[in-house]
Amino acid sequence: MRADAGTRRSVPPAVAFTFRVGSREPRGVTITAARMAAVDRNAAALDVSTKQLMESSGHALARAVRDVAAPGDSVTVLAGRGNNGGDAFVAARFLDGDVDVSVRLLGRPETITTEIARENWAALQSAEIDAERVLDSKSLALGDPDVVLDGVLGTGVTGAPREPERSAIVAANEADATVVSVDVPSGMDADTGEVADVAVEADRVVTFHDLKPGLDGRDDVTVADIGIPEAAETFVGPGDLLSLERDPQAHKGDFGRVMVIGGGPYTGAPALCAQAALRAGADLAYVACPDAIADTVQGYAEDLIVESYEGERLRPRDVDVLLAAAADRDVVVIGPGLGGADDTLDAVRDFLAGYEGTAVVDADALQVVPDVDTDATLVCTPHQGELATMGGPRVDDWEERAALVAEFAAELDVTLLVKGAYDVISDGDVTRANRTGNPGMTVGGTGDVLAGITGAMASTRAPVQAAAIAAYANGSAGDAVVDERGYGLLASDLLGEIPPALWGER
Ligand SMILES: NC(=O)C1=CN([C@@H]2O[C@H](COP(=O)(O)OP(=O)(O)OC[C@H]3O[C@@H](n4cnc5c(N)ncnc54)[C@H](O)[C@@H]3O)[C@@H](O)[C@H]2O)[C@H](O)CC1
Ligand SMILES: [K+]
Repeated sequence: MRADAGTRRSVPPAVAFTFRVGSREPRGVTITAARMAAVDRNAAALDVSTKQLMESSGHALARAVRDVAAPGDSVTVLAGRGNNGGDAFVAARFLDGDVDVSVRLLGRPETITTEIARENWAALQSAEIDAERVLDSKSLALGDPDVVLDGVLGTGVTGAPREPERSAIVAANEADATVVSVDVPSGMDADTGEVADVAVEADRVVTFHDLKPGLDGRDDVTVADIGIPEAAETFVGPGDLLSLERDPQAHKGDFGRVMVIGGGPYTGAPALCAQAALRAGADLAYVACPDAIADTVQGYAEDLIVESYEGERLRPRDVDVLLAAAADRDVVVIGPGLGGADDTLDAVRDFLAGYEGTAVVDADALQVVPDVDTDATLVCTPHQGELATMGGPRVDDWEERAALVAEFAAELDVTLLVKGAYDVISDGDVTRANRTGNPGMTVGGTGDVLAGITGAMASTRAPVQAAAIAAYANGSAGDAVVDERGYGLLASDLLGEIPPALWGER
């Protein structure tokens, strides 16, 4: 029953952003390049295309250049082949006519990496704006421009600048000009804020949507609102799934061993939960259950590893064995089908008191959470009735609920995934909402599936991200079933739809 010893995954830190309703102000918080890409993708799913965002970015840049340039001044635009360069092309289009603008593309136009940047390059050609490619460092002699717009490298940079970008950065620094950088000074790593041996020394940086690492505390940085809707951050969306890409070098065990402690009065719940964990990409799923139901649980799916203890339900005397087994697993899901007998709840309390890993807590087990003494990281998945039983808020309006759930999560020091028409996910710091799912999912067992997906996700990422993705995927799976066949779904129908919900939208 023991799984192979594997390397523990490092869990990425929670991304810092807070829940705001209605605010459109740039917030002065820092966003990583990976989170920015996720938000960008979420915006596209909300019908705000990246090309629209690029237009806003270019407009903001042009305004910044006009602030430092007098009419008729010469402005040289240095553009790399990614979207950072694309932003600079748009800026050049806005600036043309007011200033003397000339664009230098670092490479052949055919090698521009994105369609939207290529389209904006073509727009410069069509408008006969002075725009030419430069292929070597010699042709990078910039002359004597008043302003250099640095669109060489942005958040898509990997490693230190290579040629010809490297020479372009040197040329920008050598020019006796005011240098305005697009999004980040080229040569700065937008994920860490680290500066390469060669990097643009900007006089001014116009960064988009939120500060990037390395830019906080600088007084030469402007944050431009580029029209990303608030909903792209608030609501879980397809961008959140981008982090599910797998490294081709991945090993068995890298995606988690999930242990479901469940069953007793019910048999289907732990089986559904563990199967959902597998469908959500966990490498191994174990069910720890009473021996009276072990054969029944195994009968649901041969992929499950069923480990049993004596009797018909969980009791305190079973806890030591479970703790020993849990030490070898990445995540425990505790609750599905356990029932609410007093001695079962005592056992849950004892288990959590002795456990130090990550536990997803669902169903009857939720009752013990408010007064349990534990060092474990808890992700609790109550519906609104269960939340009220835990002492949490009960309000109809989801936005009000979100704010109160965040407070309650902070008070309990847990991550909450509160199920509803709009699920609310919060660890007290980061709060998200999910609107996938449908009324067909009120059928029994869908919560067990959700808990299993959450368990799988929590073995590879921060709890709040895990819960957000799980809520989204569970709801999307339910939507797929209902779209195809109408209401009357079974929770087991969701299982086969979990993989396309997680990996199909790419
Ligand atoms: N939502 C938004 O924030 C928006 C941001 N926009 C801008 O897009 C860039 C990021 O664009 P991306 O295409 O992902 O990457 P870059 O332009 O930064 O660079 C990719 C480009 O550079 C090459 N490259 C990578 N590393 C190196 C290196 N070390 N040396 C040389 N060349 C390198 C790579 O091969 C590509 O060709 C973001 O910063 C914003 O400016 C959009 O406007 C949309 C909205
Ligand atoms: K740049």
